[in-house]
Formats: sequence, C-alpha cells, structure tokens
Amino acid sequence: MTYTKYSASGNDFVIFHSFIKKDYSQEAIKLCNRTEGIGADGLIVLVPHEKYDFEWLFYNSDGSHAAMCGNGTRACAHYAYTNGLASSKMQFLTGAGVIESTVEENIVETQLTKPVILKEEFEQEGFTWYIVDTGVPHLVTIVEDLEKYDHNLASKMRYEHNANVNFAKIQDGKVYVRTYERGVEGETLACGTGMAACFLRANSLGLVGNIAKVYPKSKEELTLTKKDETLYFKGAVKKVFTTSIN
Ligand SMILES: N[C@H](CCC[C@H](N)C(=O)O)C(=O)O
Repeated sequence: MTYTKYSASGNDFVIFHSFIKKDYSQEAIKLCNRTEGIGADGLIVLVPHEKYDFEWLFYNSDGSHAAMCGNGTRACAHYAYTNGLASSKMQFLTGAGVIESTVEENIVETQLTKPVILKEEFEQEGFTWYIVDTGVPHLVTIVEDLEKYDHNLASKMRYEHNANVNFAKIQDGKVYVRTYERGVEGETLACGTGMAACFLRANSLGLVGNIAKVYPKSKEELTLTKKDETLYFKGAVKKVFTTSIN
C-alpha cells in the first residue's frame, strides 16, 4: 500500500486513497504512531463518491473519528490534485458536510463549514471561554501571554467539554494560537479549525478585521477571511514523502 505524508503548517497527516469505504481506525493508530509507524496527527483516506469529487474519512492519531480538519482539508486537496483525483478546485464530502478547496501550487484555500456557537462566554479555571464549532468543537480563551497555555488545564477542559482547546493572543491585528487537540491528546504545531475558532472570536470582539494573519505553534503564516459569514482558510502545505508498506 502506498502512503503519502503531508505537513500542513506542522499539522501532519498520512494520506492514501482506496476504493474500499470501511473503518480505518486501527490503520490510523498504526500509521500515525511516531515510533513504530510513519508518524502523524491524523489519517485521511479518500474514497469514491457518486456526487462529489470524493469522500474523505478522517481519523485522529488515537484512531478516533473526527468530522472535520481544516489543515487536513488543505493537505487532502493538494494530494487529490497532484494524484489526478480532482481538478484544482474541488468539492469533497466530510463528516461536517461538503468542503470546497482550491489548489494553487503549494497554497491551498478551504471554504470551512458555517461556524456554530455552542456556548457563549463563560468563566472557568480563571479564564474566559467560549465554544464554537468550526467543523469540530473548539474552546477558545484569549490571553495576554501564550505561556499561559497549560497542558493539564487544557486536558481537563477537553474532557469536560469534549472539544479541542485553544489559547489565543491578539497583537497588531494578528492572531497567535496554541491548541490542545482532541484525539491527539496534546498540543499540535497547528490546528486549522482551531485557528478559525480563535479568529472568529477575535473578530466578534472587534480585535481583528475580516481578514487576518494567523500563526500557530509552528509560526507558519496562514490567512483567515470572513466573507458573508463564511470562513476561508488559506496557507501552504508540504508533501513530505511517499512510501510503500506491505
Ligand atoms: N482533533 C480534531 C480534528 C482535527 C482538527 C485539526 N487538526 C484541524 O486542522 O482542524 C478533533 O478531533 O476535533
């Protein structure tokens, strides 16, 4: 079987395509394992679809299924285009609905699903939070210093609210994000739907405009745009290597 490793701003994925739509959660655990597998935050499998360019199956590295993954859609679109599975502008089905992505060389832009606020502002553990679904659920708190990010606190909040946990700092109209990812059970170098959640929160508070540069832990630059209540997520992706494993 041939697998391709992608990095999307440091959020990394193993990707392959198959005619067989089944549960690949055990493969996700094996392939994402960073000591005995290829190593990645998630597994993406492209399978045929009668209406859209393809359907995707997304798994976190612990084998759990997630409806959506912003960085994963950018890597997946680049994979589909460069493997002749779709044109540069494509539509594919995810667990969160139909996603439209556009590939221009190594830059990919994804139109995210319509955000839904799940819980308005509330105080907990000394922070002010809100919860929004940007394809998957995200807790967001805005802090003055990203060193306030705390793994144990993030883990507690993740399990209590069954959501990813984001700490965001806003400076000069730019958004800086650290994310504890559900299903990876730790901080990742980037989380696309998390960056979108932080951008949306900052925009709703008037701290950033409708277009903003967003920087995750990897410090790679991404752009989030809000146009007619729709979010667009744009940035570079990198095909790291392709390998065959029997
Ligand atoms: N860990 C997330 C899914 C991946 C989201 C993230 N990698 C992104 O780029 O949006 C969850 O289980 O909700």
